Amino acid sequence: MNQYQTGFGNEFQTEAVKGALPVGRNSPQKPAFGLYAEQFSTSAFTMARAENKRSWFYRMRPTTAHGAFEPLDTMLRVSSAPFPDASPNRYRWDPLPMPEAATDWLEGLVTYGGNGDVGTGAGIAVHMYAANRSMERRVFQSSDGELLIVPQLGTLHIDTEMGRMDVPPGHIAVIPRGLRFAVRLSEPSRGYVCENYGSPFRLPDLGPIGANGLANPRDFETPVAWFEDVDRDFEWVQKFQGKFWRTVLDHSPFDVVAWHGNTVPYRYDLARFNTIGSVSFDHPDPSIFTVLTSPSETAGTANCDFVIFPPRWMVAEDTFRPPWFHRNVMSEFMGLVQGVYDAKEGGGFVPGGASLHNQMNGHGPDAESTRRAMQTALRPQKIADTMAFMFESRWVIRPTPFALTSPTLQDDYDTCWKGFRKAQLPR
Ligand SMILES: O=C(O)Cc1cc(O)ccc1O
Ligand SMILES: [Fe+2]
Repeated sequence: MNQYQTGFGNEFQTEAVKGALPVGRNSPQKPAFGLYAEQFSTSAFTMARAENKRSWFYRMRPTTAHGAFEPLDTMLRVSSAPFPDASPNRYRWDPLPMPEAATDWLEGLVTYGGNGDVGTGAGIAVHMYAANRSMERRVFQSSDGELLIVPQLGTLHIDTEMGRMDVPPGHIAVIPRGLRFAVRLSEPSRGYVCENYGSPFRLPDLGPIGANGLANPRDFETPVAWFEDVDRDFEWVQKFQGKFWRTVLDHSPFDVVAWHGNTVPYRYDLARFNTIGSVSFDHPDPSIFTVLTSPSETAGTANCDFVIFPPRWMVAEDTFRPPWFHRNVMSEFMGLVQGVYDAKEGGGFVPGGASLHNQMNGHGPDAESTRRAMQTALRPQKIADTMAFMFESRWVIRPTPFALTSPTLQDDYDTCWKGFRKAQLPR
């Protein structure tokens, strides 16, 4: 059983061996037991205090103890922004099939689209994975972005330099930019990843909602320090400016015996989300369901919002209750962890599937959901057993060639909006 510390953005501290964590200073002349102190910064040193992020590791060997990286001649299907081709079309995909060959999490990861540029540190990439074996003596880091992982099938056991996390479907995990980790599986697993090149995810401000609600800070869980003292070869793969590199270490990189700081991996159980909605009329904007936000440099306009559509009561009177028809300056990539999404009751958006609705292009409830929503008696209704989510970004999400040629791409998505009866105006 892994152990966790709770809170969001805290100054955590943890030691796997008593006495390993220095008291009252970060970098003593000789840390205990011959450990090496190392700072891990995911914000500039000079970032405003409220957004300053760094942790201190006390490890058996410094990270520097390795040879040169070599370009990894790779079958990996992960690509990085800038992506060349934008499209105004609406797209929807069936789930990735489970691989037949042995495939670890990294080998099973494939990019669907993205925006911005890894070089300037703006935008996101959206990946999905389907995998069936653990990463064995192989670790990965993305120097290009923070990773928000949304499992859909199969619990991920994520070993990181800062500790270990179990992440079942219904939870999410966030791995800081540059942190090394390995994903172990206990069953075939599938899910979604948002690679965030921009500012780290944080909790949204709550404004008039007040001091509590949505994702509450104390429900976020960060692992305690954990290490392994293993002197065997480990392959270390990193993505750096969109390209893969590898080197081989003669020891486990998971050798951090103690650490403290506020840039950390964490997990969160989406069932803890305090969902707030209309108790009078009208369907609120989905920003009210924001779990985490990565702001861009334009206030109120996110590099990426992570938004969920969890189980909830619908009580609004005289209201078209599903998501309304809309055209949005922000671009929307959606996934489904479980159940049915209330804008797509006509079918076709299934758990493990995905959809993309880009800037200013019309989307919303399919014809079947519209018909039902207009006819139903508006009693209080529980939307149960469901968990859709959205990565919403200020920049157009450009689909990759993989996404546009994948057999999982549905060629009839537009038809879900066919057959609306024309309004009948008075003569
Ligand atoms: O397009 C979608 O399904 C996501 C969405 C949901 C909602 O309730 C309101 C707006 C919106 O973009
Ligand atoms: Fe939308």
